[in-house]
Amino acid sequence: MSRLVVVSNRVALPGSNQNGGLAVALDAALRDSGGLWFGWSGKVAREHSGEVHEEHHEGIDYVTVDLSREDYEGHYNGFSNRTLWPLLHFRLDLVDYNVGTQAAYRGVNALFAEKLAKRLRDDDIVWVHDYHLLPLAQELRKRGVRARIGFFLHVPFPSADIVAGLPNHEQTFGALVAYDLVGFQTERDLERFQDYMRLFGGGEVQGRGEVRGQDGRQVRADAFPIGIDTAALESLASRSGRIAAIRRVHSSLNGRMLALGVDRLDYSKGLPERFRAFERFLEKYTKLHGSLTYLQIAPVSRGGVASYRALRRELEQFAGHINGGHAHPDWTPVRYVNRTYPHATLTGLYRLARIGLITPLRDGMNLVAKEYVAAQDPADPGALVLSIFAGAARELDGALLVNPFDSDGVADAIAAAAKMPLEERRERWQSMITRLRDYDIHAWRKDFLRALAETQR
Ligand SMILES: O=P(O)(O)OC[C@H]1O[C@H](O[C@H]2O[C@H](CO)[C@@H](O)[C@H](O)[C@H]2O)[C@H](O)[C@@H](O)[C@@H]1O
Ligand SMILES: O=c1ccn([C@@H]2O[C@H](COP(=O)(O)OP(=O)(O)O)[C@@H](O)[C@H]2O)c(=O)[nH]1
Repeated sequence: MSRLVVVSNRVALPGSNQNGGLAVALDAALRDSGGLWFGWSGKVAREHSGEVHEEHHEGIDYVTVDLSREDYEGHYNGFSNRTLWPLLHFRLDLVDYNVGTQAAYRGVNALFAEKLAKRLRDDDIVWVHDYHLLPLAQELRKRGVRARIGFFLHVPFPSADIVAGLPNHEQTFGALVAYDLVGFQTERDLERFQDYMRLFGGGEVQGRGEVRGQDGRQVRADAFPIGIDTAALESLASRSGRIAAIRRVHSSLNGRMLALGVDRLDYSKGLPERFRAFERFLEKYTKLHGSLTYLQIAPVSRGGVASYRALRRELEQFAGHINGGHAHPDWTPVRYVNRTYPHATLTGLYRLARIGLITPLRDGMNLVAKEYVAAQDPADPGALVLSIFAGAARELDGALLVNPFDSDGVADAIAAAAKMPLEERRERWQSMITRLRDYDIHAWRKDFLRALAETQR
């Protein structure tokens, strides 16, 4: 049987506490099959990039590489998170392009390829993840790697004209044709990729998911919406009432309903817009005052990038402003927390929450939305308020779908969720949990790897 080799910038090393969807999902996928996980060690070395660390744990070999301060700044904080991340989330206004960081990005991809190529066998199945590693297959092929290589993009693929706004976009996005299979979260992402290849990438679209690159190389493309480990989360959530921290939160609510948001502190998650909508809810629905508390969990993310630091300052002020305007001595409408929690605690919080409030401006998938549904008590499930711009909105048809830019619409949806009768909550939840049970993280992995194995060579 072929060995699975997963490559991603972020690796969930044994014992580490991860709060990004990619690491959480790949950890679940690799636990199933075993294999090799290759990527950045998370360490910034004093001098040079390239020191390799190896460890083995429960059937998985972890091989990770240190990056120098310069490469960490140029590759991760720079081209990946100041250029590609905003571009891929439709935020051309925030794109900070720089030839130096682009060179660092290319250099780190070449370094990863150099370290990985010598560990690969021809019958390995290599699965590369996300925007940090778009040109990795091209670099591996240059080094003679003949194994099948697939790529999965966890974030959205934006409209073609946005991608074309990036200087030298062909170098980065044209490199995708070196893969055998390219996977996207949704059908819309696939369509936009095809548009880009046809209009600006010098490619030809020969049918749905059949793209020929400028150099004549053929690549398959398809949509594979990422799932969660539904059964494991359902079971974790059903036991969460015993956790002391969850019992404390429960009693602190004093019988009030809980609305919950859980998001990395990232501008793509629409947090200021969500705070504004919650303020609108307080202004419009005064009769509901005192009956609902909004808890926002927002672990700090990418603090090396200025726009993330500015967002943190803005939210601190905003939370204070809302509470200053609406709190009573015995009720604080917003609780704002910057810590990271393990899944055992999060599932307990999801289950306590009558409302899941998830309103990103753009999101590849949003696993939190799926986790919220999986964690509900089937006898008394909560209601999900979800942005139409999250990839998860395609599957979670029982949610109250909202436009996150429309603060009145979101405020109305919060009120509707708070008042929703039990029967309606059950009906909506049933259709969502059925989908999450049918197409979970294991089905996603099998689906992608089957499609990769079937690619023509
Ligand atoms: O590694 P970080 O810079 O700390 O960021 C965390 C991860 O954020 C992004 O996650 C995406 O993947 C999720 C799973 O497919 C998806 O649900 C979500 O919509 C995406 O935003 C990023 O794409 C990962 O590379 C990061 O590791
Ligand atoms: O305190 C936290 C906050 C988030 N997460 C996890 O981080 C992931 C976030 O994934 P999502 O797709 O929602 O967004 P991303 O952060 O990847 O953009 C989910 O599995 C969350 O359960 C976590 O474990 N602890």
